[in-house]
Amino acid sequence: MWNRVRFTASNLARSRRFSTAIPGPCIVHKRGADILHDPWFNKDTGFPLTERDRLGLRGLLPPRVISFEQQYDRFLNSYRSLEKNTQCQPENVVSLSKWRILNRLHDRNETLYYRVLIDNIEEFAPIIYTPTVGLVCQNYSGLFRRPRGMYFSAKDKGEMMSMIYNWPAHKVDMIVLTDGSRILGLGDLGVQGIGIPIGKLDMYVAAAGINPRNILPVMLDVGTNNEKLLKDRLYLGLRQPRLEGEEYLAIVDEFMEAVYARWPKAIVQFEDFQMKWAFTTLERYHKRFCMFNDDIQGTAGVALAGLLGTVRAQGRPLSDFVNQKIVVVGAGSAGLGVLKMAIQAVSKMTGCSELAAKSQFFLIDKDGLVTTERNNLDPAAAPFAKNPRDIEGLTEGASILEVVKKVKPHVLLGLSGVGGIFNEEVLKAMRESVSTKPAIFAMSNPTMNAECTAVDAFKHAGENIVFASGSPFENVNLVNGKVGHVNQANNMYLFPGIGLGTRLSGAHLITDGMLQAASECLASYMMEEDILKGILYPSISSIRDVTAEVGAAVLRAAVEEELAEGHGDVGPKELAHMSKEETVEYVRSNMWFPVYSPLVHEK
Ligand SMILES: NC(=O)C1=CN([C@@H]2O[C@H](COP(=O)(O)OP(=O)(O)OC[C@H]3O[C@@H](n4cnc5c(N)ncnc54)[C@H](O)[C@@H]3O)[C@@H](O)[C@H]2O)C=CC1
Ligand SMILES: CC(=O)C(=O)O
Ligand SMILES: [Mg+2]
Repeated sequence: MWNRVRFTASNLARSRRFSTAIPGPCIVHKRGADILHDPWFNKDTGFPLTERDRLGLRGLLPPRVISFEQQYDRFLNSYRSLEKNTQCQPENVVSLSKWRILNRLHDRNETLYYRVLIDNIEEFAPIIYTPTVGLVCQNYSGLFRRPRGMYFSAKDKGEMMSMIYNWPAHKVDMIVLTDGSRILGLGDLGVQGIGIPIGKLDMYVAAAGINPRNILPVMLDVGTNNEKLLKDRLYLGLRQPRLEGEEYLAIVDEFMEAVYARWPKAIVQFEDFQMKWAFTTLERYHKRFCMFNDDIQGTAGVALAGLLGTVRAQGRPLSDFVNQKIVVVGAGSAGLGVLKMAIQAVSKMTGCSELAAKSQFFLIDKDGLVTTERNNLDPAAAPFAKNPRDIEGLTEGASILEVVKKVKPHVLLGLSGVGGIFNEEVLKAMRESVSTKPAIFAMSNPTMNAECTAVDAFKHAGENIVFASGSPFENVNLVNGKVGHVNQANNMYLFPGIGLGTRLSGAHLITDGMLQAASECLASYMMEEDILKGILYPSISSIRDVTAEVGAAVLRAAVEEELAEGHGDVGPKELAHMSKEETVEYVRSNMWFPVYSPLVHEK
């Protein structure tokens, strides 16, 4: 099952770059300078002379026609010279400069932007996604030049049903929505959180080949409780405290109604909502609308795949997962989502109840070990609280160090948002783990919020560990020329496939079964030889291939649950008759790929 041959999407992209096949035409309703100012149609100096004549562009561009390949190389050369010229500058300054140069291309020429992104996703993901996207959100008001996506605010109550028609595209497949209340581990960033939906949707285009014309990043601005932003004269969002309770929900309800009135087939991904609203909105909408919460559900699937990988990395059968002792630090939307899915997996493997399955899991939040003795125990965390009878030698509120020393867990997994809490002492305590290959997952984002660095993990916890982080770190050089592999345990391995598979299935809901299929697919993606080296997740350069497989798994789960209604010309019966390989091929063939299409003007 684990041994099979793979191709990487970047190989495919490279071979396609020089393909001579003529793409189908694209209808444009504009002429002249309006085309040059529309990043979707713009080809910069790449417009052929005949097209310049047809579209009224003659004289609006320098005379020489530059090929797509030349434009591509020119962009990468200027990117590389920026890298060279900023070598001595602080890291944040360099990252923001890189983001700016990519963003300028995004604003000007989407075809070239997405081609550059797809071909070089491993290099550019840390710029358009975590960690740099966090920095971009923090500096959003200063960086703002042009709007991207839509903004619905508390002041728009009663207007959203008409406002949604202000969006220029007739069709929208994928929406990523945030209220900016918990941006990565950076807290409440209000309207500045729009960078997250933009970054996530860039990953949708790059990884899942969702057509960028059919994506929509959305900010629901219900105010902010961030005092610094409220006092900032340049802050671009509503300068009022966040709406709460029914007032808040009324805004989200109205937005969801408006979206589905205009685009009944759209999928809405909820992203970076503070915990109470993450759970409440998921519960409120998941049986009504085609939506999911990425932080709760996408993260859980990726973490579970990684946890199963650590079992294989120990050379043990997957069934041994039920014996793994796992300490989860962080009882927020992400941590609780992971616990829920992992416990369901144990229960499924053993046939025992979820109550019995949870005995191997330990949950820690800002007040320490969560037990039933906790005053004001959060109802969301309550199902995972330990009964003091079952934790001999530990008490309510025990620290991470105390828990690790006592439990000697196989896995220590952080989703706390607090940088460095897996300190030297905690990491050294992991040396006493009962596992032959203890695993440290420092999943919080961005980099400065990771529970520990890769270097510290290998240095203090030992060279035999398996390590994963939410944001990228370099592999670590160990003694004797060995390499400590760094995995990126990030929901980016799943959400693009969840969205794409759901869209192509035509399902109107996203079920636990579809999400579980996504996770199982990722878990089985890696080959044994890699897993034994501690490589739990595929390289980001193969993310299109991963996403095709995950998308197919989601689609097939929808078919099995009789939710698939088909997509375009492909009906539910045809989907049901596809073999597994045919489904993957079908998904792959529906991925958009950026090439310059001949433009045909129509009034
Ligand atoms: N790698 C990935 O794919 C993902 C990573 N994340 C990251 O996970 C982090 C948390 O996200 P959410 O769960 O949504 O946040 P949240 O705010 O809902 O939860 C944070 C939790 O951490 C706990 N915590 C805070 N300080 C602590 C301390 N000193 N010791 C132990 N626990 C502490 C809090 O009590 C709370 O339970 C963020 O940094 C986010 O970027 C979230 C989703 C996906
Ligand atoms: C990766 C992600 O979704 C987060 O850190 O919130
Ligand atoms: Mg998130």
